[in-house]
Amino acid sequence: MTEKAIGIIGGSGVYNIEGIEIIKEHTVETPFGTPSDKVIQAKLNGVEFYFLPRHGRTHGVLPHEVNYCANIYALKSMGVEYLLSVSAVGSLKEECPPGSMVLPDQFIDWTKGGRRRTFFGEGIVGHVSTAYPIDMKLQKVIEKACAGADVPHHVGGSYICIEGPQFSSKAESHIYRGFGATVIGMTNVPEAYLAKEAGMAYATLAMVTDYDCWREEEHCSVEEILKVMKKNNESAQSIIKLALNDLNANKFDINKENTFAIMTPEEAMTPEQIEICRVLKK
Ligand SMILES: CSC[C@H]1O[C@H](OP(=O)(O)O)[C@H](O)[C@@H]1O
Ligand SMILES: Nc1ncnc2[nH]cnc12
Repeated sequence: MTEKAIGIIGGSGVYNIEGIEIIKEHTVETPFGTPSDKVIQAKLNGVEFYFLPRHGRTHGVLPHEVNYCANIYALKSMGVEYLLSVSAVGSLKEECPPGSMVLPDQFIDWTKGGRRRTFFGEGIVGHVSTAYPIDMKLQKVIEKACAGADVPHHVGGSYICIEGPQFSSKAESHIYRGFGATVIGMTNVPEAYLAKEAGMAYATLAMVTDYDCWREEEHCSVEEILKVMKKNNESAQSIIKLALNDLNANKFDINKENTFAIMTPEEAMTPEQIEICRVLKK
């Protein structure tokens, strides 16, 4: 695979990319454990990329069980620099209805179960800024693809990440609206922050499946969500095709905010730690 590879993480309802030619399915082990599934190296319209279904291809991994470190590290070690994250979300705003897409630019971490959220620790000290977790150039590519595919979309807003797997209570949903959040999901934290530590350009295509439960008549059921998910998957497939073509033709330089993140000198690290840092900084 070439330098600066493209990666896609598929969320709920997006377990494969349609029309691909599979080059290889990689079983990857990382220093952080095993990713959610094999990483699929594939081609679509001549554009090569890597695909990983976040919950596994048979959707057997809960949001808090996803090994986010292993997923991001596996993709990074394969050369992925541009990471398109596809996610099902609930909407917290009237103007973002089910069936539409939202391209958030901020995250609020409301997870509670102590998910591993950093590659650092155990002898490696590092700190990255998450002030701008989304790469705006990559987001622009997705925005253009949404327009090209004629899918209604909303640019900007905050994604609040709850622990799950239960959906929120009405009281919680109103609190999150009070925070000003636009969409709600269970997976993009710590995924987005780990992508930042790995120096990747990360952007989310959030597919709205429901209005969460803040509206009078809503209570958020999987039955309702599954109906919308099918249509959202069709939209996402069209958007992904356009985004892949555009990105492949217009690869941009990435702002490597993590370059100076690691404070521990190499002399104080084990060979394994040096290798982890090499992969992350690549
Ligand atoms: C079945 S809806 C709830 C589920 O969908 C989202 O996952 P993903 O971001 O991987 O699409 C949400 O966060 C929940 O995990
Ligand atoms: N309402 C919701 N809350 C959390 N995650 C979701 N994913 C899809 N809809 C959701």
